[in-house]
Amino acid sequence: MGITDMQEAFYYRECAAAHENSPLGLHYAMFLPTINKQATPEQKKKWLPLAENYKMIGTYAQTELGHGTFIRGLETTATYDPKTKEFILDSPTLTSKKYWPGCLGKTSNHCVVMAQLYTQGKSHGPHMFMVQIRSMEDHSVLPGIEVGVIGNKFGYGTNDNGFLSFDKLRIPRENMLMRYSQVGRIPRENMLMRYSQVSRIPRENMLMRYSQVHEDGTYVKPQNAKLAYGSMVLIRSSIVSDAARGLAQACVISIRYSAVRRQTEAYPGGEEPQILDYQTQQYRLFPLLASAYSLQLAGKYVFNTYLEVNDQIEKGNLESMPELHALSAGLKAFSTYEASAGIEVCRICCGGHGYSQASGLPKIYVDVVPGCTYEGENTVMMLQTARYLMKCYSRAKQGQKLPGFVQYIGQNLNKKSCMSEEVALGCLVMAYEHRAARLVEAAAMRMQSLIQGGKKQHEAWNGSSVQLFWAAKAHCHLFCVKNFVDAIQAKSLSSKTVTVMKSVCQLYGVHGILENLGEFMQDGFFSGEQVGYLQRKMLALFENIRPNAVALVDAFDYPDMVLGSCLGRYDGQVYQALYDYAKSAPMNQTEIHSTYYKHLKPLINPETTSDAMQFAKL
Ligand SMILES: CC/C=C\C/C=C\C/C=C\C/C=C\CCCCC(=O)SCCNC(=O)CCNC(=O)[C@H](O)C(C)(C)COP(=O)(O)OP(=O)(O)OC[C@H]1O[C@@H](n2cnc3c(N)ncnc32)[C@H](O)[C@@H]1OP(=O)(O)O
Ligand SMILES: Cc1cc2nc3c(=O)[nH]c(=O)nc-3n(C[C@H](O)[C@H](O)[C@H](O)COP(=O)(O)OP(=O)(O)OC[C@H]3O[C@@H](n4cnc5c(N)ncnc54)[C@H](O)[C@@H]3O)c2cc1C
Repeated sequence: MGITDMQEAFYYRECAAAHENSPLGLHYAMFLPTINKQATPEQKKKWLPLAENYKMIGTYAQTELGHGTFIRGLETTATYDPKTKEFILDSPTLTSKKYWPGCLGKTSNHCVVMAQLYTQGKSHGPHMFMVQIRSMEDHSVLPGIEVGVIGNKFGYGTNDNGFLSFDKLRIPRENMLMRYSQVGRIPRENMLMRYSQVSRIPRENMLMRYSQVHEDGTYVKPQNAKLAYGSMVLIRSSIVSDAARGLAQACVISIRYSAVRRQTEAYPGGEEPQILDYQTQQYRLFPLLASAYSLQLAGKYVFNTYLEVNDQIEKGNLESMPELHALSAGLKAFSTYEASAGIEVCRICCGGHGYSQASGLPKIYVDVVPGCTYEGENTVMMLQTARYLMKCYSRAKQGQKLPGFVQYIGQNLNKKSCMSEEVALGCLVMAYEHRAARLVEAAAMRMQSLIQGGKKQHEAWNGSSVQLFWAAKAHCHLFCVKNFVDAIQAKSLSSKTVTVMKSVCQLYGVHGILENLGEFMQDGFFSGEQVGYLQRKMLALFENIRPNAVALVDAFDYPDMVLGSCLGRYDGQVYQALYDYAKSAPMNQTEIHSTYYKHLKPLINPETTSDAMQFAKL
């Protein structure tokens, strides 16, 4: 294709086969990026041409039967043998078998494997290794390897998620993935000096950057062990836009359909209105439309932040790693939760036709919803963000200045909302900042009281984790609202566009408060009167957005081919499309289905069962 931008390439492939989940998905999304980000220049020189030209087709094999979340608990081992200068990969237990990696069962002939590194009798934690699993000549499985598919899943039918295990498989030492120094272009001798305190080894064998194993098995630990988690941070930063895309497409389908569908006379003898004119339909769909816009903006922000921070990491500056981890983990969870729930509401809003594959909605749902699980189970990811917020809170209490998006933490909470009938965007942001700051403080206070009451750190953590989850969710929600407001206020949009988009942004903020009212009212921040302002504003915004609703979904500019929906067609010819879809169903290619003779005829006409038996023998 010649497209160099990863996300653009991903979207181009999505256009060609929307939500089909390509059997090469992991090759593009994780195998290639892992080589690019975690391999040395010599390894890249060796592997990239093969991988980019589909000689090597790979996946990212990390999760095991017994462990997915807890990477440090993975059981696959890679033990260094200094005599042969090889790693011995082994799956010592049933639960150590790799299980779930996409494109693993039948497609890939290589994979990058996360395994516990052992050298000189010591464990050094999870590291990545390049492993060939099938012949590049005839695709046969190589000795010492068991591989296959895991069977039917909730969705992802076109992806051969698989299992994989090793029986003391030997791979060359050069197959441990490690990138050369991240300190930029320092002279080679400095690079050697920087890492090799034990012995100088030829540069081509120097396994630099994050960590290395010398020929004698000496291990040099990385600058930060989590650098090996880099591919996951990349995908988490990409999933936000992916979730936004799924929700936006579901909004296009359901809102266009709601403009075509007419149902129930508005008054005796009256015309049946468009269902989009029902306030309840607007209440369910318009906030999702606003959320789709908000998540698209959030997705752009987090991916750009990933690119900036990753550029710094390449230069050896790891300072922003914690903030990127907290942002990408939290937004990945927040966006996939919001998109999955929203796509399901869009489906339900389309009535019976929403339940048909012809609507395109089930396919979008089963493609987006696993994003709540893969690349870091959402609750676990939110708790990772909460871990960062707790650190920020204690720094704020020590009077330290906080970076970027967490400056609201530790603010004075003895204030009331400025909300008026107008519902200014600034008052909305202030409300979300207050809610998040209050929940962060409440979680920190809970932790503190449990520890003061004698609980150990891990007991206090678990005993506060619900409040920690609430705090992280509120932090992500604040991010999305403020990022949306900043975009509206910063954009040099035409006055008409600003007016329309300001209503959409206001609705996102207002609806979020009304749907989480307890968290906003618990400390009296809002008065009952101010809640009334918000409720009236929400209903007014529905009326305000209604005339532009179809234009707002058209603006996403998804072609019919990508939507794959009879309900969301640009030309609105829904019923003809549904009928044509039904007529084309395989079961309609014969008037009487073959199962009639074997199963129905003996019931309906038992006297002619012999005919049925004859047919059954056909
Ligand atoms: C560009 C691509 C283009 C398009 C793609 C678009 C969209 C994507 C669409 C589809 C997706 C395609 C394929 C996806 C298929 C799915 C693939 C997978 O699922 S791969 C497997 C994923 N598995 C996971 O994500 C496992 C989750 N678990 C973890 O990450 C870790 O175990 C943990 C939960 C973070 C815990 O780690 P650990 O126990 O080691 O660390 P601690 O909790 O003790 O914390 C210690 C310390 O480390 C910091 N930290 C943790 N992780 C990171 C990190 N990644 N980066 C930076 N720092 C990290 C943590 O904050 C702590 O810091 P401290 O508080 O001590 O300062
Ligand atoms: C469609 C799909 C594709 C996938 N593709 C890949 C792939 O290509 N490569 C790969 O390596 N993996 C892949 N995976 C696996 C995926 O990464 C894991 O399923 C995911 O990391 C979750 O881990 P788990 O399944 O072990 O769940 P668990 O961690 O067992 O989660 C189960 C429950 O336990 C809770 N829990 C776990 N730990 C904690 C904690 N510390 N605190 C609080 N609660 C906790 C979770 O919140 C969750 O509710 C894929 C999974 C799916 C569904």
